Amino acid sequence: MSVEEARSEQTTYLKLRCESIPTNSEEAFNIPTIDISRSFSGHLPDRQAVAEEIHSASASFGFFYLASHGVSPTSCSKVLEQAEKFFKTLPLDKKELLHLRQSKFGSGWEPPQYTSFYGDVETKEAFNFTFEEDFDKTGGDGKWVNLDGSPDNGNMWPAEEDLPGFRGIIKDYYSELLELSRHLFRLFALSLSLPEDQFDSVTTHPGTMARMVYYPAAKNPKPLHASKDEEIGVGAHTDFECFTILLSSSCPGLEILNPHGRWVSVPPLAGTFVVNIGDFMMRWTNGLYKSTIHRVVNRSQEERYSVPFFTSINYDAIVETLPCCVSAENPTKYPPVRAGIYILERQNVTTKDGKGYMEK
Ligand SMILES: O=C(O)CCC(=O)C(=O)O
Ligand SMILES: [Fe+2]
Repeated sequence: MSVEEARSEQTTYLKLRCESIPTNSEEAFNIPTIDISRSFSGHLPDRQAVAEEIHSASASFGFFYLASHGVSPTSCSKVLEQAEKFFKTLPLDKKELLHLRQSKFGSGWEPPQYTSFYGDVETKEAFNFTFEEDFDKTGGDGKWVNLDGSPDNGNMWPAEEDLPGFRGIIKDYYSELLELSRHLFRLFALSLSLPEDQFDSVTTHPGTMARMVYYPAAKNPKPLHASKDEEIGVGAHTDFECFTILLSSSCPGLEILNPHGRWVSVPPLAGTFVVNIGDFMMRWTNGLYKSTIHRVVNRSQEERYSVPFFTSINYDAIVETLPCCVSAENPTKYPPVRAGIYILERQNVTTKDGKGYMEK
């Protein structure tokens, strides 16, 4: 597929998604907070009770706050602190050495205004990374592959003397999130009345990219619903993978499209993560779980930092509608896709020049 074709497919896809949102409902759109402490219980009904809440949030909003998730507040504050150090103290020439054009799959430093979803050139600056063997406390199965099936992770790290502890803190955070994501996969399985280990075999060497993101303070702050938003941090999009676990600093900016086609702010809630459904989960569930359109606009004079963790499955696995979500009256809406290839195609159309991350 050419870049133009892929881009037009993406635009059409998002447009259709926006148009298919019903506008006749007037119900409130306050995303729920799900406290998952009971999900760590050895008692199945406790885990099922949490899974039911996940089902209801995923089938309606596609977003929820995750409370009592077990990731330590210290890990969260340390990784945000490293993000600030990276973006604010690492000199430009050192960032250039990590420029993602040197990596086939978008790992490394992404300068501001490098990407564009849906035509908006984005103000964000990012540092992207993916799975490495020592990020997985279980040891994994040693079969990790990148998007195209090759074994190269493409990660690039600043020199230890430039940012002491940077990689180590990311490693610790990533390992904790990987553990949490496997726990959530089991709850998602229960939420669909499937065996808890349904997703275990496709999460033995999960692709899972993550990133640190910096959104500069607004130069010309506009309220939500201003007629035109020029300072788009990340343009309207859906996440490609299974579900995203988002940590952010206390500065708001995340906005989601509600059923009336209006943007609603999802401000950070201290001690929680924001979790949202991505396209793989939508495809597995034949559209039952909503991969909701969202974006980031920093409307404040504070700087925003965030660390999204794009929970995925093994990139060499196939994502195919789950049999429990199809019937004669509700045939599958989505053909099977290979996880890595699907992401590659979606990712390739997001750069400003349309050349994609793959272009050297
Ligand atoms: O930074 C955020 O708050 C969310 C970013 C996001 O939606 C993404 O990177 O996919
Ligand atoms: Fe996103």
